[in-house]
Amino acid sequence: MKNHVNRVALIGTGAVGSSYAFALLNQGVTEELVLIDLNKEKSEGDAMDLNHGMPFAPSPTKIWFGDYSDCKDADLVVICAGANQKPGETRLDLVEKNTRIFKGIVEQVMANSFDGIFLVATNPVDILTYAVWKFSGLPKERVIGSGTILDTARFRYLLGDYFNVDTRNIHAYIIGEHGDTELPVWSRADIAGIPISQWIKKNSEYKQEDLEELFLNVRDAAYHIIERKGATFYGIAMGLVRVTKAILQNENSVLTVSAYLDGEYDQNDVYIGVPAVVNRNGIREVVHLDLDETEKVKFAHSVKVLKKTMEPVMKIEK
Ligand SMILES: NC(=O)C1=CN([C@@H]2O[C@H](COP(=O)(O)OP(=O)(O)OC[C@H]3O[C@@H](n4cnc5c(N)ncnc54)[C@H](O)[C@@H]3O)[C@@H](O)[C@H]2O)C=CC1
Ligand SMILES: CC(=O)C(=O)O
Repeated sequence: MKNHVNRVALIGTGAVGSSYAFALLNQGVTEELVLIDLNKEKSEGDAMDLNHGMPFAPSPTKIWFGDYSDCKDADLVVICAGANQKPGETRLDLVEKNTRIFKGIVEQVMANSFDGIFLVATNPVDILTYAVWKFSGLPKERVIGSGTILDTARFRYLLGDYFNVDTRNIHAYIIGEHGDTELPVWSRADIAGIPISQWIKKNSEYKQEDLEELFLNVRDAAYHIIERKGATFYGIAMGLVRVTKAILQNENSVLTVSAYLDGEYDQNDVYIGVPAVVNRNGIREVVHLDLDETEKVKFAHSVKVLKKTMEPVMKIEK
């Protein structure tokens, strides 16, 4: 019997997309990677450049510059195409422009009988994930957004730095919109099974105010980086590879992705960042954290802001 060959189709090979392609090759996650972009010369150049690193990769990846017909046999279509934020712009400011771009992209993918999983990174990611779900007609489980995977990584990194503990031993989540209304789930945050509230109590050098400031640095990280270098791309690229691995290697990993809520967290008809079990079929299930009352209110507010901003998406659909 012929072995299945995993194929990832990447649409949008700008700063985020090309960093993702580079990280994918370095981690040897897929056998095939096809690069698609409006700027054909750029993605052709990227394919050439990445192929020249092949002798140093952990395993071979066939990489080429292609077109939408290559999506037919793809297991995963990753979308990083569209406008990014300029200094001072919010993610939500990009909604109309990127929704229009996405309509064209998703129609072309689906016209080539794509029957795999979509992974979306373009901002505003929660709303565009919803748009992909609507435009594609695929089951909700097979449309995933990067959600708060990057925010959760920033949170774990900064907590690890503050408590001087390996970030991989920090279990803490940022949920909600990937944007200004996101929230930290302090009530469920722990280090090696010990709640963060207890770490604070046992050592007077740790202070609650520091943690509050730490969260603001997570929430505003994109603004701080964009002011300095114009865009963010390495962190999200590695986060997208993490989700790709969970899918292609059927890992059943819990990751804070943008998932469709159908009653979970008392919300429905919205894509938003929550922990979810991710495997070869996409989102197996949403992990329903037992939030405290303040967290519930903040999460409901985040949903409300997303739904309000989603109105233009509904118009484009018609
Ligand atoms: N979800 C997350 O955590 C993060 C999301 N982002 C988002 O990722 C998106 C991409 O950002 P960058 O790579 O910095 O932008 P970029 O401008 O470097 O790249 C965008 C690419 O999209 C391509 N493109 C535009 N329209 C297209 C179309 N119709 N078909 C195919 N390709 C098309 C462009 O040619 C360009 O190569 C932005 O929306 C940004 O806000 C960025 C960082 C983190
Ligand atoms: C740009 C963006 O969404 C981020 O770095 O979080």
